[in-house]
Amino acid sequence: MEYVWKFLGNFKMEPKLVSSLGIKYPARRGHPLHGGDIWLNEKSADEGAEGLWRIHDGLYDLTELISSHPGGSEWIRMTKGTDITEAFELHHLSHTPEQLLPNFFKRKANTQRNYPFTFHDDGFYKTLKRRILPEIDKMPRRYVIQSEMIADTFFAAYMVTAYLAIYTGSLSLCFLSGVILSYLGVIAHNFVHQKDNFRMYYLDLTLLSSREWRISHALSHHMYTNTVNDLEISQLEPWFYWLPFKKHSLMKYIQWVYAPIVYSLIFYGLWIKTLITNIRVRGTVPLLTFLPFVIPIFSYVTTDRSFSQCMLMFLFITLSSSLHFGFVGFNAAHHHPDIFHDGDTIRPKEEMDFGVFQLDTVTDRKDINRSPLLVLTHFGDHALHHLFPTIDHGLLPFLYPVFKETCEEFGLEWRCTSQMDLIKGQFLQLTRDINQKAPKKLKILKWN
Ligand code: HEM
Repeated sequence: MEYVWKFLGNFKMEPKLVSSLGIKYPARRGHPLHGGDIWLNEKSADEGAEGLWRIHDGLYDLTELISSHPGGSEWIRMTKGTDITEAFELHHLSHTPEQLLPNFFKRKANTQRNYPFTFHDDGFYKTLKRRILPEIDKMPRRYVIQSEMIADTFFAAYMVTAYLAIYTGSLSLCFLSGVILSYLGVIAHNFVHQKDNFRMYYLDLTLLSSREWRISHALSHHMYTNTVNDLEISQLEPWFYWLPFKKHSLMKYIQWVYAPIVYSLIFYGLWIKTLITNIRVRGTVPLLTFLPFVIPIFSYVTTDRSFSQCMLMFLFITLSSSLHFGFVGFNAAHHHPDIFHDGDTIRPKEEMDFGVFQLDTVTDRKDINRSPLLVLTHFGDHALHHLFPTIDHGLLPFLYPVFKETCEEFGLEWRCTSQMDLIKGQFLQLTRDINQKAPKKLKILKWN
């Protein structure tokens, strides 16, 4: 095992990318096993939290909060030793967490933050957050229940179709079941962001891990979108290079050719990687790792199919699921030549409001945003979701009036295109060099 680890560690497969935002290049970013836990360890080395929790320029000891945190203990436990400024600001809408914070204060940090993002009270993000709080309180809970019912229906549909697919040996049923499983994974993502709840574990049925997603998706991708510190970009290298740099033309276009093959294998690759890092870094393998195999094992016990037949059919289901999930996920919101990617020309320091940065890194799709089912199954209403990840997707459409009004006031563009344009844009982004064009200037800079 030691040998394999060292052998894999010798591969440095990434070009030397430089963050135009000034974010430190994660030392082990190109390591083939670079994932959630290694990423968190790197953050503790780079962010001056001195073994505590850093929020802005203060260091806090949250040890006592671990067991009583209303959002769940895991969020606090796993972020020990890191800068949680963005996570803290994004995950809470009420003022209670801010009011509690001084109780945990230890001392001031000795270093500058590794991230240029600001959260000024009269900046775009905090202004919008203040304005949406009363809106949330007014919204009927039935829209949250609607999301929960959609999730449970997809769960039941997956269980039934997967069992029938294995029982009948039908490849078309396997494909159908795989697509339902992929949608179940996307739906579960809504719940992964919220306080601990059982629906977040629907994601584990896909071979992806809800714990790993809380790191790679909620804490990395949502906070540092399209930067060198976005695990959803770095984990797909060297297969896909969305970050811009001077690429050889063969490298540019070959990514288009093998894309479907890589999509199909993502679930397996990430499952194996998480298993190895669990053994290696955390020294424990959670039982949830094996949750997906409930289906083939149950089918083996209750039908006359052999174990290898059950596993083979399960392989078809997960292969088609991974292909579909890759296609939906990568074409959802973040990759298009018009979207900011680390390396491109950045905004001036005074425009580095976190919410402004989020809008620079996302584009919505009008054909997806029009239905609650499409939103929940295709990462819809994505700009609002990035700004307020704990708000249920069922409630996001109600925030548009106040969101659009605030964007207009700040001179900010909310981009919304079609699904087809984003698919084309995603493939073009893989071939793109650095963009020197400065982003459109903001209208008001209240926070200066
Ligand atoms: C890594 C940092 C943190 C993350 C990712 C996080 C995440 C969350 C999540 C997901 C929720 C549930 C939100 C919802 O369902 O609406 C929550 C609630 C809450 N968290 Fe945290 N949290 C973090 C740090 C903290 C800290 C440092 C405090 C206190 C000083 C705190 C206090 C609270 C409180 C009081 C709630 C209840 C809801 C509210 O009043 O807003 N959290 N948190």
